[in-house]
Amino acid sequence: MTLHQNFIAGSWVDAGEAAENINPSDTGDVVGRYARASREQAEQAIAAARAAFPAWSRSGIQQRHDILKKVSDEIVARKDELGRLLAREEGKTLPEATGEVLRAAQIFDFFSGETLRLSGEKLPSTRPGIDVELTREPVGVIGIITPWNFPIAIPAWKIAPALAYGNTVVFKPADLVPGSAWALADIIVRAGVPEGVFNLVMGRGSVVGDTLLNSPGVDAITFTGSVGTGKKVAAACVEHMRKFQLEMGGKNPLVVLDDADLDVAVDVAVNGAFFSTGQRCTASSRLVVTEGIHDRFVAAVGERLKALVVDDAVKPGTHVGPVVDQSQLDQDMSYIDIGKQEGARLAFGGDLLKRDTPGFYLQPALFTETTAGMRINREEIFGPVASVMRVKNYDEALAAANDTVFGLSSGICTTSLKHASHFKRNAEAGMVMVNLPTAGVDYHVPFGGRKGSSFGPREQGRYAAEFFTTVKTAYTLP
Ligand SMILES: NC(=O)C1=CN([C@@H]2O[C@H](COP(=O)(O)OP(=O)(O)OC[C@H]3O[C@@H](n4cnc5c(N)ncnc54)[C@H](OP(=O)(O)O)[C@@H]3O)[C@@H](O)[C@H]2O)C=CC1
Ligand SMILES: O=C(O)CCC(=O)C(=O)O
Repeated sequence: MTLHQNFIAGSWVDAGEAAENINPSDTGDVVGRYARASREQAEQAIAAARAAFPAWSRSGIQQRHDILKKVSDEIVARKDELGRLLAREEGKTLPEATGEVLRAAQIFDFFSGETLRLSGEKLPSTRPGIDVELTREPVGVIGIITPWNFPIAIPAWKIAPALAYGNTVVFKPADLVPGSAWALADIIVRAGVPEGVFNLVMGRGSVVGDTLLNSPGVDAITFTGSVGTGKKVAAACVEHMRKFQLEMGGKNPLVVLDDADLDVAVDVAVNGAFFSTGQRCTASSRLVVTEGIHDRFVAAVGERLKALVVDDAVKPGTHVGPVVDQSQLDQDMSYIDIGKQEGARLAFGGDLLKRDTPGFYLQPALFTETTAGMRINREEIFGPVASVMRVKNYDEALAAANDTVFGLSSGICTTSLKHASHFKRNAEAGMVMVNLPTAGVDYHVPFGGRKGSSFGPREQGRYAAEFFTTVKTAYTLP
């Protein structure tokens, strides 16, 4: 089987080690073989990115625009093939995977446009006769570390702005899903990035990731992944006095009020909690439901869950694909046990399922009669497991929604303008959804959270400039 190589300093290079990329819908299906970079190779990539930075940071905006646009166009042209690759390696369904691929294309398209909209400010000085100018400059070498659950969209929303604003890149994708990352890298390379501007270093977090964290050659790190790794990134970046941006976990609440449209609430809850196998940091893992609608809501969600088809990610008609791997499945099963031991009622699902192919199939699980202190309501599970918490009224619901160390996304289903408006103002989250799932966001507006979910400037949209550029204030006495 062909070895997919790393791309360092303008060349595709082998590595001593390689890993097999396994399809979670069919563990007999090897998606491909992918190189695992050594520490030395990661250092070479960083050195190449440093060497390329001066010229790239001064490159013309037309050149950057054209490269990013070309990347977007090729992704669109190959959306079906790339969607299939993503579904095979990560396990989200084909429509979800193709949607993610298109989103990556839209992100590259958006940032190709942003290269033409770079602007500064000219201001009067408090001292007569002096001009003050504010300009944005690229930061330097950006280390990009990404998780497995969005194998092309998250890399896209970090790589596209990094390149658009004139930075050079060392990209380390998740070891579990290198396929989409490699395909994206191949497209970027063929779009014509100059040598050293973009480097792909697939490999282990403990090797490649750790090298990025500890190398003085990296000027900034943008990271998405678990809280535990995020803390390591933060500590290393403080040590090196460099810029960093963290997107981490969530324990996102969806509040359902008595006055909600029941059909809307059920759609929103099932989509937010279980689609993409619940493997989204924006997943609605806590369903906070007022008592007047509670029983009808639970019954209707149960009916909807019965109708969900859990099967091979690429099979037509599948609603929920497999869990990504054995270790995540073990984690999901262990939380299902914890929930039972804590006294929650497993109202639906939670069983391992057998399908035509050997895969990590888990029936979506719904707990009811849960309380705020239970671990299943406090810790991120990152699988198709959600819990319902019964509350008396809106005030209790809001308090329960905010009772978490996380603050990524928060949702409410209601027909009351008063409650919707109050919730939008008072939810302690970076993103608030009214009658919409907590997951599934636009690509042209800021993405990110508060509290333990995120650190640093927002990602995506024009706000990406806050992280990927640094402001210079220039004073001139003409
Ligand atoms: N807020 C957000 O936007 C999102 C948050 N997440 C969160 O990510 C988690 C799941 O992703 P997962 O990939 O398991 O998270 P991890 O934190 O384990 O991994 C994320 C990335 O960090 C790398 N890494 C691991 N250890 C180190 C290290 N010591 N130094 C540097 N890099 C390292 C990983 O490499 P390797 O591949 O070798 O493990 C991977 O590329 C969930 O908790 C989820 O909530 C996920 C998506 C979005
Ligand atoms: O909600 C989304 O569309 C994607 C957000 C994300 O990165 C995640 O949920 O892991």
